[in-house]
Amino acid sequence: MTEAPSRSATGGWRDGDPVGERLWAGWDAPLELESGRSLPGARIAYQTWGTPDARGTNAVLVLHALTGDSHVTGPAGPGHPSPGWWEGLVGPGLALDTDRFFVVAPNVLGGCQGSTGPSTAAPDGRAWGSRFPSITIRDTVRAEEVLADALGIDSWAAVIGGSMGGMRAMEWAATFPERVRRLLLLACPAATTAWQIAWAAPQLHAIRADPDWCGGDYHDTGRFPGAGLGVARRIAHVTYRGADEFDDRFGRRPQDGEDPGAGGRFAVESYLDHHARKLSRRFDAASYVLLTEAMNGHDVGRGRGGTAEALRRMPERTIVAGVSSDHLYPLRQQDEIARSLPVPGRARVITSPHGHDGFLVEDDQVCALVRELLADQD
Ligand SMILES: CC(=O)SCCNC(=O)CCNC(=O)[C@H](O)C(C)(C)COP(=O)(O)OP(=O)(O)OC[C@H]1O[C@@H](n2cnc3c(N)ncnc32)[C@H](O)[C@@H]1OP(=O)(O)O
Ligand SMILES: N[C@@H](CCO)C(=O)O
Repeated sequence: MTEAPSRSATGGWRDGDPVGERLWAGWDAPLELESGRSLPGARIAYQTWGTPDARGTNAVLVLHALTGDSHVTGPAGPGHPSPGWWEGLVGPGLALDTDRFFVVAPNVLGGCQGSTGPSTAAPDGRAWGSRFPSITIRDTVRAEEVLADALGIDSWAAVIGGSMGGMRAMEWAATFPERVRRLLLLACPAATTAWQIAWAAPQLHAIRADPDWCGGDYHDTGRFPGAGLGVARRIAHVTYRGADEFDDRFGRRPQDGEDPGAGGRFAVESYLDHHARKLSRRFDAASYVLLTEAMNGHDVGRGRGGTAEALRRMPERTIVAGVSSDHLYPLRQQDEIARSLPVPGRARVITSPHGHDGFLVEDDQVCALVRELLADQD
């Protein structure tokens, strides 16, 4: 544990050792990637809550979405500038009851909150930047396998994730069926669709078109493509929320003190500006590009005889849920997943006006799903 990650002058994460509650597991051997390339000196930052039992059977793996991190719960502090992204879920007596379960949350490989990614230092001391190899969702799971081994966890009592975290959870169960006893998949597809890739395309273009992108090698220059990342976040955030929600919440209202007819903004534009600014302060643009491309490549059926065949490897105790107003990962995709699971009748709906982000916002409904998942004893 050393000093907190530092920020470049223009924002964005730089390399730094994990701090605060964050721990890390690294390994000496290079991490072999699906591409055939390897990553030397990789490490995974993670946080834990609760205590492992003597038999090593009570561990639950929680996997975050695209811009999330290992800080599932707890106040903001050194190393994690925001409060936890699933407050109310993890703790004594809560759905992920830390009197019963040992909860583990890693920061994804390629991320920027402690795990090795484009903003961390390569063996030559310079940031990886554009030299960071492409990764797949399967690579991120392979990295987390090493973490599980380091923690002495033979099998997870449950693996839980939403969006990109759901893709990772699905890959965990498909790659290591014997190591996942229960599974909760939230707001994710079996394979990323043309619609989802299409929404990602202008985001990737916006970041790469920013002059401060520098071909992906801005990290050691003091520059940061915050404008491009901000445009990407604006586009993404619209896909993450509900159309009716925006109309109800903002209507055609001008932002306070501004006149949209005279160069000012509508309130909804100001709201998107706010989220753009916030992400550019806390997230690395190259991680955003790398992980977006990994999500584009997600297909649990690749090399496994198709998605239906792969989904038959999921544990019997799998629950899959979508958000009623999600227009990015619509409910029919979770229904498709449910139809191929080994046990039928495991599809659930999170009822919410908040769109895809409903899996982050509707805590009570997510808690109910987690309780249902964990209700039975091993
Ligand atoms: C929370 C974190 O960042 S932790 C890191 C991990 N994060 C994640 O995994 C997800 C990243 N975050 C998100 O996706 C979203 O922020 C969510 C889903 C967590 C939050 O959703 P909600 O609680 O519904 O928040 P919502 O979208 O309404 O945004 C509220 C913010 O908009 C601001 N806002 C609302 N209206 C306006 C407006 N007209 N102009 C400017 N700002 C506005 C609010 O002041 C508030 O600011 P704050 O977040 O800085 O306090
Ligand atoms: N708002 C979430 C949604 C992605 O699924 C995030 O930023 O990670």
